Amino acid sequence: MRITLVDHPLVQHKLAHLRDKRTGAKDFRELAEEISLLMAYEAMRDLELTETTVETPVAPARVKVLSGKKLALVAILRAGLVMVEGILKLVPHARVGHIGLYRDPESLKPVQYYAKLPPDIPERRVFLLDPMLATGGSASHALTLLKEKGATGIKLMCLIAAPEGLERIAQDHPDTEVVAAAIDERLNEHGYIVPGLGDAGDRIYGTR
Ligand SMILES: O=P(O)(O)OC[C@H]1O[C@H](OP(=O)(O)OP(=O)(O)O)[C@H](O)[C@@H]1O
Ligand SMILES: O=c1cc[nH]c(=O)[nH]1
Ligand SMILES: [Mg+2]
Repeated sequence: MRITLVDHPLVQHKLAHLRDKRTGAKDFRELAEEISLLMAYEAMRDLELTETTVETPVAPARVKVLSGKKLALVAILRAGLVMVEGILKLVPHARVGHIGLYRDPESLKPVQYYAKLPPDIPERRVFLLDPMLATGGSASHALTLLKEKGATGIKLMCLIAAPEGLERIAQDHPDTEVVAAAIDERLNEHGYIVPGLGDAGDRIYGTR
């Protein structure tokens, strides 16, 4: 498993505000979108290019344009939705899939309640989006589902990863590349990332 840590100063600065418990839902959403967009810029660094020619007002110019596989963004509901919004600003033609999961508060195991994916997912480069990688159970479940549907070469993008979650993905899906803005210390007894940012879904939607 490869890990890319996006340590750009702008990302780290915005992440500091995102973690702050005084940040309200509106600012939280905006910051999470911005961080996701900036992270995607890094995560998409290896997109394929092909050369072509355009006419500038002055002369023909050899230019490079995106080629290769088209993109799919797959959000793990609910919190992954905010990352889709940010990244679509960068790649507005990407198709979007949704996997509905919630984590059972007792067992911490993911419970699936929805899945809708682009039918041509095997032909697309897939970015799986969830702000929090805690035990890794949700992301591992989503990766298994995506692979069953034929997806390959999946990048998992999360804002904050716990060592426990990274270990789980390395074991269950060693072929995955994880892109994160921070790797935190540990999980607490309730499965929350320490220091983390709290419950991402609740902070995005003001449900607590
Ligand atoms: O790595 P894990 O231990 O599986 O935990 C991470 C999951 O927990 C959160 O979702 P939650 O269950 O709170 O659902 P929500 O996004 O609807 O709030 C988060 O958005 C991840 O999906
Ligand atoms: O810290 C955590 C762990 C799981 N889900 C969250 O939203 N936050
Ligand atoms: Mg939640």
